[in-house]
Amino acid sequence: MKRSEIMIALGSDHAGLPLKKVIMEYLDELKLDYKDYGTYSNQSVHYPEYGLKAAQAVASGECEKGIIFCGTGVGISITANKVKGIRCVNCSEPYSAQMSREHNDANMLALGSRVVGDELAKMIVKIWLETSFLGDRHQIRVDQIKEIDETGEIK
Ligand SMILES: O=C(CO)[C@H](O)[C@H](O)COP(=O)(O)O
Repeated sequence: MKRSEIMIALGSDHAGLPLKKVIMEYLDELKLDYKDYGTYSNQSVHYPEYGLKAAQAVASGECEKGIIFCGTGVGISITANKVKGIRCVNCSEPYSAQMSREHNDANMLALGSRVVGDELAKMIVKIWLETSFLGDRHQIRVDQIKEIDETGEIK
């Protein structure tokens, strides 16, 4: 049964899996719903496949936000940002997490399980989920990003 207002897409490769499990437990504590698009085992896999699945779930509107994991957060965030409509931040501290929501309206968060510890990751997730987009001048800039998504340029 759906418990929360938003559905969060999760995805990881094998390296991101341990931190994804920690964040799944944390989302349970926060009573927030999520869908896990894999991977589900420790077997070595290729992060683009899982970053793409989670990003497509967000871009299609099936999920409102996404949190994805690999060793550094780098490869999986690069992948997610290839999907039209995705603004994914790879984040290892709370300030950028907050700003990515307030200024950039980031709809996906990437975390590196070989970079951030469990408690720091939870702090980043909480502030990222709780912070709203400020709009105003930032809306103009996000609209420019969307225009690049649509046309490849800014008029
Ligand atoms: O961080 C990553 C991509 O940016 C991957 O998780 C990392 O490259 C996987 O490495 P390995 O196959 O050696 O476990």
